[in-house]
Amino acid sequence: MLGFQLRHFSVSQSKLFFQSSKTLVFPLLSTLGIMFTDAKSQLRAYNASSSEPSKLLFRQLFENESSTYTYLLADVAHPEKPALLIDPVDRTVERDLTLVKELGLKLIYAMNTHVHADHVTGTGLIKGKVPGVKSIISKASNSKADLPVEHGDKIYFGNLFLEVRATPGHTVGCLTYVTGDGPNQPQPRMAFTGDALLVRGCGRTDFQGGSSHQLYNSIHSQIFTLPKDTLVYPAHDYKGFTVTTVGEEVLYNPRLTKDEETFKNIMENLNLEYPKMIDVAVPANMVCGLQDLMKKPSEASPC
Ligand SMILES: N[C@@H](CCC(=O)N[C@@H](CSS)C(=O)NCC(=O)O)C(=O)O
Repeated sequence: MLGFQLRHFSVSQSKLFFQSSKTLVFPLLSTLGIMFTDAKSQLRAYNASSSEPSKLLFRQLFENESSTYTYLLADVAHPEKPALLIDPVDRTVERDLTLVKELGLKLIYAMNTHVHADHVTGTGLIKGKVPGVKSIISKASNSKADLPVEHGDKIYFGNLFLEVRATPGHTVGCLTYVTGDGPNQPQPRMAFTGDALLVRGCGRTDFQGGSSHQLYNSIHSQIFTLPKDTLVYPAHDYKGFTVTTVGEEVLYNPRLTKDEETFKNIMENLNLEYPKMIDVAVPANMVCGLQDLMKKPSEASPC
């Protein structure tokens, strides 16, 4: 009965519903295991009210072999401490889930900025180990996920949210996730740029539908327009950096401070070797992890 009512709520109606009776509704919904039926409602499932206090817990985690950063974010002021992981790696899933457990968080999303070519995502493994976790990736990536998102979507975890920005160029479906703009959202803002913008660098553009024209424009229009103090957290670093700011990259990025023609020329002459794992990683990540590739299509989970 309640499920029937929820299916017929519009997004704005469901937000009102949560705002007016959240203290009753959250425990009741979890107890009943009510599932939200459309993706937009699911992205708002943990949204209570923007006037409620929020407190960001943030961790930057590193995976050595692929030099990948995974990010853990949670709203620890919310009674359920809803949390999400950005760009988890298969090899470090145990470490990440142990941390989630030790901190008393409720992991709700395992999300990727794009289909990675250098490592296998941890998303599929996480879904197998933590029931209820939903996977997120861009619709434009054409890969499997519970919640395919697109530019302009908002991903709520408690009273915090991430804004979805399309930043294609390294791959066709690359996204940057940016912390919300508004009351109770972290200041300065934080941008999780995946392989679009790296510290004093950027993602390569020579495979997976890459385009230096698109990457140049994505970074200038979607990242460099953020406030100068926005913290930039990339998916990789190969030089020992951990974080930068939009202001720093606008001034000092050796590739993006150039005009587009010079940028294209730089990108065409990077002469990087193909990632060692590309032939394994890309097909696996299209179905959110290696384990699903090994199953018959009829057994694979919607990841
Ligand atoms: N050597 C590594 C791959 C290194 C690499 O190509 N990194 C990518 C991001 S992962 S696809 C990249 O865009 N690098 C840009 C740069 O300027 O370094 C491996 O074999 O995995």
